[in-house]
Amino acid sequence: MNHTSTDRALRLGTRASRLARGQSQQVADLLCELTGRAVELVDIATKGDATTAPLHTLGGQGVFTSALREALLDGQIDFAVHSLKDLPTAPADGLTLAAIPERVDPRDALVARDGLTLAELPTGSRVGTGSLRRSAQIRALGLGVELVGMRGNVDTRLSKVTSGELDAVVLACAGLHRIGRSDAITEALDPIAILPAPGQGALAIEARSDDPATLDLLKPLDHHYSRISVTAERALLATLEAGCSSPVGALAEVVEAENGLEISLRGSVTAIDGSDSVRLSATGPLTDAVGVGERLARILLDDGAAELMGSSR
Ligand SMILES: NCc1[nH]cc(CCC(=O)O)c1CC(=O)O
Repeated sequence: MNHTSTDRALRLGTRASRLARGQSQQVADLLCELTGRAVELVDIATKGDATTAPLHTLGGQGVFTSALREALLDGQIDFAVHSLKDLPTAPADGLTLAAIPERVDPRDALVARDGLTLAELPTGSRVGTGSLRRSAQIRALGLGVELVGMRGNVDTRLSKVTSGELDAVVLACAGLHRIGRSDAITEALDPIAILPAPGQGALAIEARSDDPATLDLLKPLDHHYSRISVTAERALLATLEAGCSSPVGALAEVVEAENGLEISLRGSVTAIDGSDSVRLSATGPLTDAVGVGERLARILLDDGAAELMGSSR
């Protein structure tokens, strides 16, 4: 290791929630192990944490990420760890996605009373989610359950099932995994029915473009196939001109094909009331993640995706 004792600790900016601090600490530990550099966590308050209003009503993208990005550009911190699905698709001036670590389970999770699965929930069950994408896709299954809006951190949402206020809540498997609560999952929802948010389960590590020393230190944390997959999903989202709170699902995987590995991308756009949806897929070479995402988005648009998104776009 080529560090010296005079190297100051790297400052990692994080939101202060249990999930954000937990995932930041995991990145800090990994980086410390790989490079020998000390890493210090710096809490940054974000607009998304300061309110419990429904996310899609907050207006604009980046409610969880813009304060971290400002702290980075100001030089208060050296790098930031975001949940990749919360990161707007537009590139940020002066910042670089230094690393996308290996993605964990991208699926949504049902946490229901009595160990129930989605199909086992009786008609009229109250299911909590703050996400238009999740509620739209569940409505489209026609199960007769009642979707109830909610916000708050992962612990708060889980407590609504324990207290009996709701029969079930839908959360990301990744968030539960990262706070050590995978045990609460009663069903990991199959992407055949419920496609996750683009980038779900992945982290984004961002640093200043003019800080090559930090970019170099972060590089070993990058996972090639995870980066390819989320690049395809985000290209789809960007081409649809949709944000992270619109009813767009996407999941890219690197799969074995006849002539070697390829990207397999699935995408969906669902009407908010679940009355209609378009779901399609596309494949392409690993070297063309952006092209695959853009192509699938255009086919979805040809099939009426823009009309389905309506004002939620
Ligand atoms: N929108 C909030 C958010 N942003 C990232 C995660 C955790 C999952 C992930 O890292 O993708 C969550 C919570 C959730 O969706 O349940």
